[in-house]
Amino acid sequence: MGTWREMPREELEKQYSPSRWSHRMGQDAVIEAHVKEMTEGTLRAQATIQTLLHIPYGGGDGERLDIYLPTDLSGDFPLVLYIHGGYWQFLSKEVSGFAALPLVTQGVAVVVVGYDVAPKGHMDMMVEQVRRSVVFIVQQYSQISGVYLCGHSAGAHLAAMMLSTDWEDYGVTPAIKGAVLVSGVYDLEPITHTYVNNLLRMNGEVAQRNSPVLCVTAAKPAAKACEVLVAVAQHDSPEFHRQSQEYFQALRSADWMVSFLDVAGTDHFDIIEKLSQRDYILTQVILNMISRA
Ligand SMILES: N[C@@H](CC(=O)c1ccccc1NC=O)C(=O)O
Repeated sequence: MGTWREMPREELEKQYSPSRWSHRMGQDAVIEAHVKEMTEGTLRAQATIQTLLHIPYGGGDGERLDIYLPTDLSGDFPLVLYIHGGYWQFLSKEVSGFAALPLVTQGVAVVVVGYDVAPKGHMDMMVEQVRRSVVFIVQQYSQISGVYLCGHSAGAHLAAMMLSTDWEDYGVTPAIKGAVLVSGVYDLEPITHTYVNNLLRMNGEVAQRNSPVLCVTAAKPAAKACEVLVAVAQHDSPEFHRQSQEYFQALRSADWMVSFLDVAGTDHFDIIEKLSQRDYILTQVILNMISRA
């Protein structure tokens, strides 16, 4: 197969339609099941965990986050910041707390960040909002022993943008010690040639400055201690595999501590849904990253 530039639009749109690659269900069913699974998992988490919901990190309506707290807050604790997916136009923090339980029970605080999806939000704004949420939590909680980013799909893109943020511009030095990037998009240009851009309305310039693969910076000393995992689902499309591979290579060339995982037996949706399970490989990866740091 040639590169994405040589694909007819129809093929390119298929490559960027994750629901068309699931081996479990049809297109509409897999999305419906995804939303149901995440919603139920979030409700389960909220029923059992002590939470602080809808905390503003900025002045905008959409600039709020949910905090899932471990029971013992007497000492320092690690914090996982979860960034939801949905092609920068679907989903919300309200259905994105499903991963909290197995982490919180191990003493990890989980923050689920909300951001303004399109059409209200545009790409620069979403990236900026997530940055401000990071600034807010590190200023708010002095007991954080390390920040671990976890993002899915569009959320993995936003998490990756955090890795190339110069925090000096924000007056903080967040101790970002790990990042788990799941089924992400790291080069936005192909997206601008598909239906995904109907609501996003990115031009080439916006896509370029918000493409993590184009703004990988040589790892600074602090970042050398930051472990990154680029994970992709076995049943993600070839273009999603290429995106993950190329971003992984770019990080490695820039001296980041990065590994790559093709998660067997998963598709674009259950690769993240399973984070509600303690014995799932990605749950274990996050907990191992935290215990090694
Ligand atoms: N057209 C997209 C839709 C999609 O990606 C999506 C839709 C609803 C909720 C989440 C989605 N994607 C990933 O998180 C697809 O083919 O899957």
